[in-house]
Amino acid sequence: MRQALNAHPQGSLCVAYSGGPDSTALLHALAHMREARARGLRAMHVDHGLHAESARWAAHCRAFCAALGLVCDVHVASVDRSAGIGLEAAARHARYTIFAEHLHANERLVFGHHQDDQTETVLLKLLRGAGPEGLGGMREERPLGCGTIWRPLLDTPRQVLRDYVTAHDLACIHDPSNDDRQLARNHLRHGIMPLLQTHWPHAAISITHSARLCREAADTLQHDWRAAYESLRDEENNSLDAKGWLALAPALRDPLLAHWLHAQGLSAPTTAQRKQIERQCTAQHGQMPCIQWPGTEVHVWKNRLWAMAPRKRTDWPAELRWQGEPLTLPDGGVLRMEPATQLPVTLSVRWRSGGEQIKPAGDRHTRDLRSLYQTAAIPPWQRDGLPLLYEGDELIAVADRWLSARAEALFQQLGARPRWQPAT
Ligand SMILES: Nc1ncnc2c1ncn2[C@@H]1O[C@H](COP(=O)(O)OP(=O)(O)OP(=O)(O)O)[C@@H](O)[C@H]1O
Repeated sequence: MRQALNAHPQGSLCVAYSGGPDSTALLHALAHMREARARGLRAMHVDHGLHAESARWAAHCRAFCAALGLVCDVHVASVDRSAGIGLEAAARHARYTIFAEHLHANERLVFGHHQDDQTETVLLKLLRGAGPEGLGGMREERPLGCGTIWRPLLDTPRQVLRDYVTAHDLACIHDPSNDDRQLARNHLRHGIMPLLQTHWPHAAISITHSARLCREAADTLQHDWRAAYESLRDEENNSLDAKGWLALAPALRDPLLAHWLHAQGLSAPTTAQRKQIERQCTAQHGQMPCIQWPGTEVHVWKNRLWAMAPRKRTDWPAELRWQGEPLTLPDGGVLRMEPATQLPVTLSVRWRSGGEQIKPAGDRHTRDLRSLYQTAAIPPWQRDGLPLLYEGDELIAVADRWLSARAEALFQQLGARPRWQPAT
């Protein structure tokens, strides 16, 4: 373990310290290495506040560090339980957000992930149909915030760390969620891995070796998909050429998509969702549903891929009353009169629910909103957010784009017109 911890001599160190046995062994070993202390060593603990004991755990971490003469910074995370990604993933997301915010410049955040964690990660990825990047498992190093994540123990078996804890009689936290067999990782750890290792005693070594090869393959492929990314992406609106993307080999297509989404702060799709996107790229015209998963939606529109965070419509009010004042709409768009003026009537602002029609001034026909939107090439994800202006039960204007004869007369008389600024 000492040798692994000596590998990267630059930068001060901050141990990601959960208080569990692995990060306890890591922290203790580093605290007893003169070289590590000379570089600067501290610990950071994230209190997720999810467990009745979590404040006591944080206190334990502080006390353990104090006994070693180290500072332990404790940060309380706010875990978004409504994100729809599961509690474990939401806690992980909150934890890494905190790490990124609080890591110092050029500091190395050292994790206690070991060979058995890596094996589990790779097997879980395999079971989800991952490609070379995913099958490569955790990377030993990657940038985070203004520092670097460092996992020096990926080739160290768990048992070495547990033996270290026992030999030094170190006090550790036992997190009961690690015993919950309902969680896939725990089932793998406690049920499948022991079985696998009775037949293949070197399974962890072989699997982590394969993972290393996959990481190298993924690095080689990265050169190609990055070049493709530059040529397929429209820098201005961040969309991707759908046909060009689909024509790529899957080994380039998948990481390119994941990178494109990640760069926009969005989450990656499962294999099934990615296949849906591929099908959508070749689908003929028509009303195509978007592909959605927690935190992200992808549209195929005008031969391009577009991605965004979903807008929650469920909590929108049925209507808003409007008399011309600047009105912030539930999706963040704004409706106002230009120049600013008060309307002589109160209009109600609603959103489409399907089947609406309007007869635009100067048009001989009544039009369906659906066909108006299609002809005017309004992006599908903006359509639900277009404010519809009603006088009583009569639809007199669609945002600032289509006005009925009644609306034209009303606004002409005022010398002002509505202006709609879509949400960004
Ligand atoms: N709440 C936390 N605060 C700081 N670091 C954490 C926290 N949870 C996990 N980590 C870091 O991530 C690594 C892996 O996390 P994982 O959830 O697999 O481990 P754990 O069961 O919490 O504890 P350990 O790995 O320390 O025995 C830990 O070794 C530790 O470095």
